[in-house]
Amino acid sequence: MSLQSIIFEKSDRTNVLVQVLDQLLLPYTSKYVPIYTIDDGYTVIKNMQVRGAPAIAMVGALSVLLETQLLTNKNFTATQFFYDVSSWAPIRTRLTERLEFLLSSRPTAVNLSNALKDISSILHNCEDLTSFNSEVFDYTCKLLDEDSTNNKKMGDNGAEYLLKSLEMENFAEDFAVLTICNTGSLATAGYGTALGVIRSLWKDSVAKTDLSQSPKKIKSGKPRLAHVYPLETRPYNQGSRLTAYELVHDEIPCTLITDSSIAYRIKTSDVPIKAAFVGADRIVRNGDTANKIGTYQLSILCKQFGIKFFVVAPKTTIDSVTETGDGIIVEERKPEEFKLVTGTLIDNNGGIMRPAMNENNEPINAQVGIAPPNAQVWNPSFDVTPHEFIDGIVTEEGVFVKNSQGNFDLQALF
Ligand SMILES: CSC[C@H](O)[C@H](O)C(=O)COP(=O)(O)O
Repeated sequence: MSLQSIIFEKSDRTNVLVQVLDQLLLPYTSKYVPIYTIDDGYTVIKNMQVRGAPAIAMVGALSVLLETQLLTNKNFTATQFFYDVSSWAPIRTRLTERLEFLLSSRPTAVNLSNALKDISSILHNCEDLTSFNSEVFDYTCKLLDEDSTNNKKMGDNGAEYLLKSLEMENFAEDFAVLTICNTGSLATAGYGTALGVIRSLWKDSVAKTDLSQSPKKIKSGKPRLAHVYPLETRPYNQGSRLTAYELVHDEIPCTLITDSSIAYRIKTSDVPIKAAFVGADRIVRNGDTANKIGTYQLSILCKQFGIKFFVVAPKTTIDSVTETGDGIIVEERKPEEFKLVTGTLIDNNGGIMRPAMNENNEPINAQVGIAPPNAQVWNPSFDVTPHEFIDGIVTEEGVFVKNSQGNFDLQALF
């Protein structure tokens, strides 16, 4: 069973329950946090307890649904003073402010902004709280369902595209791929974006493997994914805590590497590295892409070594307004997230790494300092990869490549 970042219990549409997996505690602790209000949504998004552009948008939208659900509850409204519930007009005004507040939680990923724009227009067109609540319920259900379906399409589109290009080059061997950022089930409604392509490639690889032979052989003399190199990547080493965790969970052969060893790994890998698949937080009109810090340097190294570099993202990650990457606001994280490492205390007994437990048998979390406390730091969460370095943009609609002038035409996605 795949990992689940959002639990959305919706069998009773008037009594929806939502919990999100606290990704800051992974990989040693799986703990779900309940969401009841927009403040709860804001907090888990801002603190990075929920991560990944699609998951952030879904949790944001769900938090609006939950707050609206509370407003339909007479016991709740009778004991609060935050909303003036005497009529729809003041509720609508307050909700408009609340959407703006929620949007300020994370600025770079466009999915949250796209979802809140949709909710804002629902709000604008609704005549009462009950119909708003009901429409936001339908909207969030659709958002989650479509994300999951589109990820599978994207995964298969990307895998098919790479395998065909390799066949066209007459490459018929095992290969490896690189990946950066958190793009799997934890970052989405399931399956993932860049990690979704890797999942589809791995499914294809298993189908091409003759399991009856030892060592296992390729059945068909065709290219086959044999290994994945996820990068460890900040903030909070999301590649090691989340991406490697998902790959290990799904038993996809992988080796975690530091972001500073990309070039040397490409040069020395026994299995040739043929592609890099990365996610996106915002793709602007010319194809420039904001994604996890380190993506830009990965793209430059891929170009240097002749490795194909693909961005994988759903249409919800498209910013159809901003023209180029220069218009993207890149979020900076707090210096403490750089100067301190937070994680589970490990009882490293004889090389067996187990979490140290407290008196309630729960893993103990700890922080250690890894930089002078007064050192100045620069800690951007993302960077922007210029479209020149991107070979293809993989979406649920297909794989977009550049024309002979080196430009993407993404009109079909706007
Ligand atoms: C799933 S698409 C890519 C991601 O949204 C992104 O770059 C990523 O790695 C996760 O971002 P995060 O900053 O951890 O929320």
